[in-house]
Amino acid sequence: MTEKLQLRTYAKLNLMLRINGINEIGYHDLFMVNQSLDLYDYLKFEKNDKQGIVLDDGTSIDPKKNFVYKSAKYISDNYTPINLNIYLKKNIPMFAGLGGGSADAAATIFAINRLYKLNLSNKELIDIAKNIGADVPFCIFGGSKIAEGVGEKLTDINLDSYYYLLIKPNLGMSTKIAFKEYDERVGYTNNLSSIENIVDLKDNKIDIEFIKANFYNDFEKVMLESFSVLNKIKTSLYKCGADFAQMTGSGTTMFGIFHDKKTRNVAYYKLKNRYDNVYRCQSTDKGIKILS
Ligand SMILES: C[C@](O)(CO)[C@H](O)COP(=O)(O)OP(=O)(O)OC[C@H]1O[C@@H](n2ccc(N)nc2=O)[C@H](O)[C@@H]1O
Ligand SMILES: Nc1ncnc2c1ncn2[C@@H]1O[C@H](COP(=O)(O)OP(=O)(O)OP(=O)(O)O)[C@@H](O)[C@H]1O
Repeated sequence: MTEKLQLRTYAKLNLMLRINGINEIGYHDLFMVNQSLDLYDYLKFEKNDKQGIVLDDGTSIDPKKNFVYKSAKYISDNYTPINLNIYLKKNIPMFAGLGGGSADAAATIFAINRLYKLNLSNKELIDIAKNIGADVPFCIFGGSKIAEGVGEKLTDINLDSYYYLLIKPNLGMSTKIAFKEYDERVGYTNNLSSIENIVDLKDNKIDIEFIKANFYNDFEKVMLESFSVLNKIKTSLYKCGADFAQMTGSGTTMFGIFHDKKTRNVAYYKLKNRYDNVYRCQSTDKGIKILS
């Protein structure tokens, strides 16, 4: 029986994010096009001798509030007692719109399913995941997907692979506050013409021209108004040859898409000393990679 598992869990990027409205439990109904990127956190899981869930995460997060702990505790309370030592090494920046906490939760659910041979169906995995956070279902499966509802309705799409440059200024944004700001400052238009466009997504290959013509992030306008550095980053990405530049999630990371690696790398060397936290990465077709 496997007693140990080491994983990489990948960041999520929102290529498109539309806020449709608020549902009956106060959560926002969303339409997202998500892509996994090869920027990752590392997790190691090892069974212990009835010591419960022991987390070593090297972060400032209260251990009991860490999504890793919360996920393991949820399964321990609802399925089977969990006795695991868990080590987490974070690389994905926090409060960045890159779903780092969700990726860690996804890795934990995935690992426990394997280590404890729970044989959970995809639906059961999603049901557990959505209890922990809106991005956790996507992060379990990853790749290129439409995520709808709160984030639990997933549909595969055919999206080209690209090179990315991520720039995360030293300002974080809480998802909860970002939704509040959006509600107060923008509200809802339910733009039906864009919904029709998006329906095509499920059947067609999405290329950079489609992205340029159709994709946006509803949070972006609000954040660009609040933080002028985000505008500067966006302009810099375009000046350095990005085919498309936008904010991911509720911010504050801005991303540039490049069709070739060389242009992306030249942009990296130009911008890495101008801005804080500049990352090079590319699309990946899964959410989690087993190392051993
Ligand atoms: C904005 C996105 O990052 C886009 O990928 C996600 O939808 C947010 O996902 P997440 O970080 O996993 O969010 P959660 O931890 O579930 O929620 C944080 C807070 O954001 C608000 N929230 C989140 C998701 C959603 N669809 N509607 C919301 O109103 C809620 O106030 C919630 O308390
Ligand atoms: N393992 C974890 N990694 C990062 N944040 C965590 C983790 N566990 C709990 N959290 C909490 O989650 C919040 C930040 O999450 P995260 O870094 O995923 O934000 P984000 O990048 O803005 O994500 P999203 O795009 O999903 O909004 C903080 O309140 C933090 O305390």
